[in-house]
Amino acid sequence: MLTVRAPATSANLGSGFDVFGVALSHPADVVRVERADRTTIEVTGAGSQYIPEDPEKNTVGAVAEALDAPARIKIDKGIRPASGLGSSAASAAAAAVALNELYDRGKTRKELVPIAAKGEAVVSGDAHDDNVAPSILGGFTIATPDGVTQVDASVPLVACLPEIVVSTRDARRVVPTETSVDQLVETVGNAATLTTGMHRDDPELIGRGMEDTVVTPARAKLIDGYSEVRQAALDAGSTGVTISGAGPAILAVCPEHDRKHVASAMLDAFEAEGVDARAYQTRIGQGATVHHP
Ligand SMILES: Nc1ncnc2c1ncn2[C@@H]1O[C@H](COP(=O)(O)OP(=O)(O)O)[C@@H](O)[C@H]1O
Ligand SMILES: N[C@@H](CCOP(=O)(O)O)C(=O)O
Repeated sequence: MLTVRAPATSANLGSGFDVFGVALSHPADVVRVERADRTTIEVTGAGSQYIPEDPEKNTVGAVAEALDAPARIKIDKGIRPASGLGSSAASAAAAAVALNELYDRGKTRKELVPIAAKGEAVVSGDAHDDNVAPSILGGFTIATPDGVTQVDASVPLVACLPEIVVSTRDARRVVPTETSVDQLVETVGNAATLTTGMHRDDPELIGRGMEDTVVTPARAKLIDGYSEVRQAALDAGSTGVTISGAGPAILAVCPEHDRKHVASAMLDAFEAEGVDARAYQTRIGQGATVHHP
């Protein structure tokens, strides 16, 4: 079977709602495919009991359909669903890369992004590209309706995932529908600062650019302990903290030497709020990788 590993991702990064995303070096989903007359899906691993195997309801089914590539698909979940770590997107990204290869469809990685995004539309109602783009391309990505811009980056991160479930669909319902010009100006400044930070692998600039007063405060209410965990990470040396994707995972950027300390401070803060959590000490990493038999 042809095997593809596609990484977890963190979308938005505060100031880049529905636009920015980064690939994480871990965790990841692993998808195995072989040709078949019709698509079947088998799911194992983290949270697999909550993931439908019906091709109409699983993100990989829409990808197989879009590539006209029926297959026997096995998904080994390394990323828990409804995590804010692009779980549903990682499967879709892996399937897009795998089926393109299996059926020799000849699509470029960039051309696979909107195809994988069709899988996201199945679960969240919107075909946003901000998770599938970094999962396929790696690094830091800027996804706009005109296409995707990718920058290689390598910056230490902590992704702290509490035992809370927030579905992307629900978290999209609380996004404000209006914003002020002051907030628009602030957001442009922060997004530009963050982008420059990615080019320089500079945790300080990235952390500053992650500030957001529009979407993040509305969504923070869905995550028990968000303010406490954020403050604990900042006190431990993080240069910026925000909600990862639609949550509930919380993303902290930091210098390498502070990462361990930041991770344990975030876990302690969740524990003090009575919330179990796990922390991934990770970094911005590469996109999906293909493993031939
Ligand atoms: N291959 C898949 N991997 C993970 N979740 C999937 C998959 N296919 C469908 N889903 C559904 O998608 C939802 C999780 O997606 P989403 O809310 O976007 O969370 P995440 O931020 O983790 O991607 C769950 O309802 C899950 O059952
Ligand atoms: N831009 C989307 C990203 C959702 O990411 P996920 O990892 O929570 O699926 C949003 O913020 O709604």
